[in-house]
Amino acid sequence: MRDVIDRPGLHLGRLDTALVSAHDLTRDFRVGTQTVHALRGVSVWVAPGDRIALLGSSGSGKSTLLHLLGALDAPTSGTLSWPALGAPDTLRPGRVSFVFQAQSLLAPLSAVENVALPLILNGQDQGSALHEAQEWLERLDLGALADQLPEELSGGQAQRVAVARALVTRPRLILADEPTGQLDSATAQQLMDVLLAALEPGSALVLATHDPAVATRLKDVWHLQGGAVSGITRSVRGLT
Ligand SMILES: Nc1ncnc2c1ncn2[C@@H]1O[C@H](COP(=O)(O)OP(=O)(O)OP(=O)(O)O)[C@@H](O)[C@H]1O
Repeated sequence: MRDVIDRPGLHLGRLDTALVSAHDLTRDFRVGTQTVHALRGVSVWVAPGDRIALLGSSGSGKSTLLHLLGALDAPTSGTLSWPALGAPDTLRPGRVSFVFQAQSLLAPLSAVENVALPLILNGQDQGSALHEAQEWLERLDLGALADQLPEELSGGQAQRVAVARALVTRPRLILADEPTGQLDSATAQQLMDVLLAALEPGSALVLATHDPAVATRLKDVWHLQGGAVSGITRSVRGLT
C-alpha cells in the first residue's frame, strides 16, 4: 500500500495518520443457496477531521461498510487497518463509537444512566461517570431530561441522548448508521446541528444515510451503489 494516496477530488493525506484505512474490501453473505455481494472491492480511508456521508439507497452496502470500518464485522476479502487507533481489539469501547438508527437506548436506564454507561464500562467510577454524562446532556440541550426513561423521550430527544452516549468517551471515530432515519426532516436537521456542533475538530464522522438533505450537511459524500463507491463529491454546504 502506498504511503500517500489521493482521494479523487479531495485532499492528499498520509495513510499512517488515517483513523481507518480499507483496501479492496468485499463482504459476501450466504442466504440459503444464494450469495449476496454486499460490498464489491471498496477502498477508502478516513482521516482526522473528516465529515463523510455514505449516501445510497437501501441495500447499497452502507451498514455493511460502517460495520467493517468499526470492526463490528470482518470482510470476506481485503484488508483493514486503524493506523492512528491501534489494533482492532483496542478500538472499543472509547475510541470508536456508533450511533444507530433508533431504539438503541437501554430501556430500564434513564437518559443520564444511558450516557454514563460507556464510561462505567471503561472502568470509571459511577459518580464521576454520571457527572460527565450530565454535562454532555446539558451540552446537547437535554439537561432537564436526564432522569427520563427512553420511553418518555421523543424520537429526536432519544437520538440526541444516543449522540451524547456516543461522544461521552471522546472517540476519534464516530460511525452513525442512519441516525436520522426515523425522524421528520426538521428534527433530522436539528439532530445534525447538534451532532456537528458537538464533534471535536480532530475526530472523524462517517454517517450513512439515504437522504441527500442529510448528506449535504457533511463535507464529503461517498456515493454507494450496489456495494461499490460509485463517486465522491464534496458538498458546498458542508464546507461552510
Ligand atoms: N447479515 C446479513 N445476511 C444476509 N444478507 C445481508 C446481511 N447484511 C446485509 N445483507 C445484504 O447485503 C446488502 C447490503 O446491505 P446493507 O444493510 O449494508 O445495505 P444498506 O445500504 O445499509 O441498506 P439500508 O439503507 O436498507 O440499511 C443487502 O442486499 C442486504 O440484504
